[in-house]
Amino acid sequence: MKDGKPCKQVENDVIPKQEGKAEGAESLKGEDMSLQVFENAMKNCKGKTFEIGKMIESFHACVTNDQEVLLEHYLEAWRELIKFMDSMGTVFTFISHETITKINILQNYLNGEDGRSYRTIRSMIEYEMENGVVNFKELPANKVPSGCRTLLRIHRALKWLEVFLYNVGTNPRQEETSEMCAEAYHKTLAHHHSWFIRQVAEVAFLALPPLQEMYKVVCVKDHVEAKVVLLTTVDAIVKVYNLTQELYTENKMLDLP
Ligand SMILES: CCCCCCCCCCCCC/C=C/[C@@H](O)[C@H](COP(=O)(O)O)NC(=O)CCCCCCCCCCCCCCC
Repeated sequence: MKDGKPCKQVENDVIPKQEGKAEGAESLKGEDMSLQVFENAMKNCKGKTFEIGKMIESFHACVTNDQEVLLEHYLEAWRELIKFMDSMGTVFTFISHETITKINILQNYLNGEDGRSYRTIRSMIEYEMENGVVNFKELPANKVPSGCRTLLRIHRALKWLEVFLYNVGTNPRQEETSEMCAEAYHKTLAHHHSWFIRQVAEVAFLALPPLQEMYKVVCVKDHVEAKVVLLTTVDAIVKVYNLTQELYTENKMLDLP
């Protein structure tokens, strides 16, 4: 934590000027043209397997007026992302399966008898801390991992997603998606992964479709639309990410094993 800012240094360096807003997102939002572009893209998206509009809605719905993060909508947004991965072919099955496992652990806590304590990320942290659910040293075998530890794994992945989408949305050079994906990964999630997992990730990146295919999946026709839609997405993600990061920092939970 630096100067009271929630993000770790390595993560702060990833995207310039990401203080709760994606760079460019505000000005884009302020323009009627951009709103039109966004609405058209979202109309084209309806009925598709993966709907980026639904994901944006879920990330927005996550944050309450008093800046709490609702777990139910957080998981909803992740389920939409899983649909995206599932539409990408078998290379992504392993990553998708890993994500589903984590989402299911959290959903089970939310549906369980102490579900009320899992309504927000803050209440989950408080409940698990008070009841000795969180392991700060090691993860005992045969024990369901804590909600805090599980959410931390996908929270870290959210930073990767934020950087990746930002790169795709703002890159005028139209580089390969796999290159942009790998670059975002090296700056973020890779720091938390073993050598083996990093090799698996590198293989998956090579199987990413080219930029034009990616545009189709996120229902945009060109770079202009992509910029509006992806920066709106990044904006929604940044808010959720920063609030979560702040809570984990306050509770010294950023390195849970
Ligand atoms: C479609 C592009 C997909 C690129 C995915 C980039 C992330 C690569 C991560 C690959 C590692 C996953 C394998 C497992 C890792 C676990 O070791 C590791 C640690 O868990 P543990 O402490 O319980 O052992 N788990 C994790 O870090 C959680 C990883 C969750 C990966 C989520 C990936 C989300 C991808 C969403 C793609 C959506 C793109 C949307 C475009 C509009």
